[in-house]
Amino acid sequence: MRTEAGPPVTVVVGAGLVGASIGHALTGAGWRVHLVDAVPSHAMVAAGLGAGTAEPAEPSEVGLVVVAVPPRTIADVVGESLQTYPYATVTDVGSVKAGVLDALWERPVDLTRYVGSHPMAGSHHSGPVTADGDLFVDRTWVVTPHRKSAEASTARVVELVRACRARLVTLDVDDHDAAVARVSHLPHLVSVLMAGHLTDVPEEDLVLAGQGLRDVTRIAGGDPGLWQQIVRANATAVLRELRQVAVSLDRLITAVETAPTDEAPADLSLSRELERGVDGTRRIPGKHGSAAVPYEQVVVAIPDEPGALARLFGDVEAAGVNVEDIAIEHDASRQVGYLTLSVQPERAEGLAVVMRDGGWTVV
Ligand SMILES: NC(=O)c1ccc[n+]([C@@H]2O[C@H](COP(=O)([O-])OP(=O)(O)OC[C@H]3O[C@@H](n4cnc5c(N)ncnc54)[C@H](O)[C@@H]3O)[C@@H](O)[C@H]2O)c1
Ligand SMILES: O=C(O)C(=O)C[C@]1(C(=O)O)C=C[C@@H](O)C=C1
Repeated sequence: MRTEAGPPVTVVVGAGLVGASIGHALTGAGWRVHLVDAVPSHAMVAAGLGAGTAEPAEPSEVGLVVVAVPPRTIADVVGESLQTYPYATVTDVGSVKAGVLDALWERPVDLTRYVGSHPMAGSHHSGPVTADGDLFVDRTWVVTPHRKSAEASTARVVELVRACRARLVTLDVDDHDAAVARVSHLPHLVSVLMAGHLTDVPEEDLVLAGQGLRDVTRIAGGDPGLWQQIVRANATAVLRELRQVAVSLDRLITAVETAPTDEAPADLSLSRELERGVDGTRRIPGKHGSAAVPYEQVVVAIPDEPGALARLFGDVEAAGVNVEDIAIEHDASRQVGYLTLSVQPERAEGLAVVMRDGGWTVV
């Protein structure tokens, strides 16, 4: 039986993007991590990159098992892990929580040691090669204890969240699933709709694509096999959101139809729809989980020549302004790019003046 103090010996089952990222984060924090995968080369690649060891753990020493496999196999792997590792707390990182718990409830396993969880961080890539130990830093990680979870098991999963430097949120499984339908699964499907629309767009039009299109379609590049399982598992909540979007789309169509005549009633006007969009973006929490801050953007043209970016950042630093976010866009038809610097509103004008004085073109 596991008795030693300090971080628990941890087994990560599923050494893909999320599992290997957890392996890197925990190894970096000094934890002992064993990686297991149905495809042994995934565990070996993750281990080779520093996410832990691919050597098997001694089951009686294991204090925590993190199940990071595709959604449809989670309940089976959690059930097996509860049996294989008799003293371990078992958590999973699946994107949908209620179905897993329902399936486990029917099995003869010790559910006091199971506490679900879900890091709200990932990417459109998969597999161990794209893993990143900093993936969870300052990102939300939801922990979903149920009525049989032992307090010690929940505490152990909280320890995992803290070691990955994520922000803890505790929720009931159904509340979690309703929330992620709104903030993760619906956005994914809307991005898919937009990207899918591009399959009919002529290539000569696509040459004009700027950062805007890339921004709204990035997540659509995620693994369709994984997303099919996620949407299936949360279909009821996702359908509720999709139906509301269908109503909003009809309202937008009316707003655009009537925009040229300016005859739309105020509550159906295009400006009202566009304002709603701005309001929505402002509601997304900002960096470090704080309330969203409406930054102001200073856009500077950068000539496409060696050292230009370094010089520009040097001038920004000399201006003593803290840059909250940056984005770079290239103009494919001219040898120039645009750097958007997001800063606190009260610093924007001063920064623009300093940059102009330094010879930069502020757009
Ligand atoms: N991708 C994201 O952005 C993201 C974010 C948060 C949570 N999640 C959840 O994390 C889980 C893993 O997603 P991912 O993106 O890391 O996928 P991934 O495809 O990168 O990795 C999954 C790994 O699990 C392995 N695997 C499959 N079945 C297994 C089994 N029965 N036993 C052991 N290993 C098995 C695969 O070989 C693969 O290496 C999913 O449940 C997903 O819902 C994903
Ligand atoms: O950043 C991305 O690429 C993601 O889609 C990550 C994202 C999300 O919606 O935020 C996707 C699904 C996971 O369940 C958790 C995180």
